[in-house]
Amino acid sequence: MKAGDVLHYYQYGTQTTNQAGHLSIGGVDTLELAHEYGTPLVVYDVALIKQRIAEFKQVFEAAGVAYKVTYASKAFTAIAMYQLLAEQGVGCDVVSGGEIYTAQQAGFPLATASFHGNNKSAAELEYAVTAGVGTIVLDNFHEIDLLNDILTTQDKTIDVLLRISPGISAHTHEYIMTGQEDSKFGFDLKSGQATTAFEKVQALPRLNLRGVHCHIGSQIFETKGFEMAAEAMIALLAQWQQQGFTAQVLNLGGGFGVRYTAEDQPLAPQDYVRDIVKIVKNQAAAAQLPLPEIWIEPGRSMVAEAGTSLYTIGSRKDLPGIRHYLAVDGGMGDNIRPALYEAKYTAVLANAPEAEPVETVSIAGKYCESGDMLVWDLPLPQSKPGDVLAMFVTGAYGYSMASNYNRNPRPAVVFVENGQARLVIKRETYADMAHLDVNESPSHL
Ligand SMILES: Cc1ncc(COP(=O)(O)O)c(C=O)c1O
Ligand SMILES: N[C@@H](CCCC[NH3+])C(=O)O
Repeated sequence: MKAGDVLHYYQYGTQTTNQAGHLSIGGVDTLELAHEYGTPLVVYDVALIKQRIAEFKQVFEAAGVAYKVTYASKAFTAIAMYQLLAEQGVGCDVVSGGEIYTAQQAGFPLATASFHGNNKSAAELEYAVTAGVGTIVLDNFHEIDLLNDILTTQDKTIDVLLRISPGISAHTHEYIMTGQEDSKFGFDLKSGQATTAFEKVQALPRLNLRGVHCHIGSQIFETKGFEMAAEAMIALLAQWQQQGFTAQVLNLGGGFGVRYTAEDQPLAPQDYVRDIVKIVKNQAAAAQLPLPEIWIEPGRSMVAEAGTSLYTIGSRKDLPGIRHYLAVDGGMGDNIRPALYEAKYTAVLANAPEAEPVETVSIAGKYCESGDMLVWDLPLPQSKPGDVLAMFVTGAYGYSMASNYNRNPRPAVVFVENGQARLVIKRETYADMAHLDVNESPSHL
């Protein structure tokens, strides 16, 4: 990236430069946040999350179709996040007992949640049924039997969707594609697994089949993939209608791309949805199918741009003619995406977000891996140890994929809105990290 290519930060939500010349988010000075809560710190712009939710809903409302917006918890979750979702009237998708537990602790209405996963355990399914999760998205034959046994024992019924793998290769990183034929997720369409699953579920009265789900991948920039997926799903539902089944729900997943750097050219989040609604309406009409409820499951597009990570700059290594490394107090432990997907980000100095860059530096993390780099070739003004670096668009799959590698604590997380900051996840302590260790000193020590 060249100096002129730096994305201007105020393109995201409430970010602005305040009177002190510092980066402010949600009306709160980021230097004050770093001072009060320490770094690394993940800051969420709550107004931007609310705006995204409102935009998604508005598209459906304007189209006059039945819908459900469910947030993919895996992008970022915490008790406060589930509470925000509940307050904003959106559902969620959960993929583990841990996510169900957190939602439950938050008082989230689990009836609006869908449970996903390619290998849900019997214990997790039992927990979901007992806790009142509304919909189970069935992924494989093994799970159909497990769930049916649990429902029989508890004498219950539950709504289910069938996750279909539509055989579509979305244009994104290979590791985050999910809809292609060779995928671990869902019932394969081409080989007929989907219809075999449909027939099996129809024969089990405790499983109330409401429709189908598919998710073609993540960080997708065009609507063609969604169009192909919708076409495949409608064709399947039309076939099942011949067998006497009318689908009530068509869940087309998430995957709407966001702009991490100037290289990314996504649509506006609501434009993906507008296209999806149009496509589904047209195709359902063409197939003479009653229009099912359209469900979407955005994760990244709901929270990525709302998140900014603050780091403190520490050491520097200059290799003349090769590279200038600037190291910060976080890295792959709080954001694995650059190391895992070669994901690109941009950043500014929080104390001088609009200052002209004077050099190109590479931002290194503090973990014992050469691949622990956060940003390569970032144009930056002159900085010094102790300065705060603000890295943008870290709200999705950053904290949620965080680890304790090297026994570094995971960062704290704050929500900011209307000039107020609220701690929503405490910084992990050394003791937190050691508390699961069994400390039985052997007698010979
Ligand atoms: C089943 C399912 N739904 C929704 C999502 C959310 O995707 P994204 O964060 O790209 O919107 C994912 C993750 O890719 C997923 O696997
Ligand atoms: N974790 C991935 C996306 C995978 C989404 C889960 N299906 C990312 O950071 O981009």
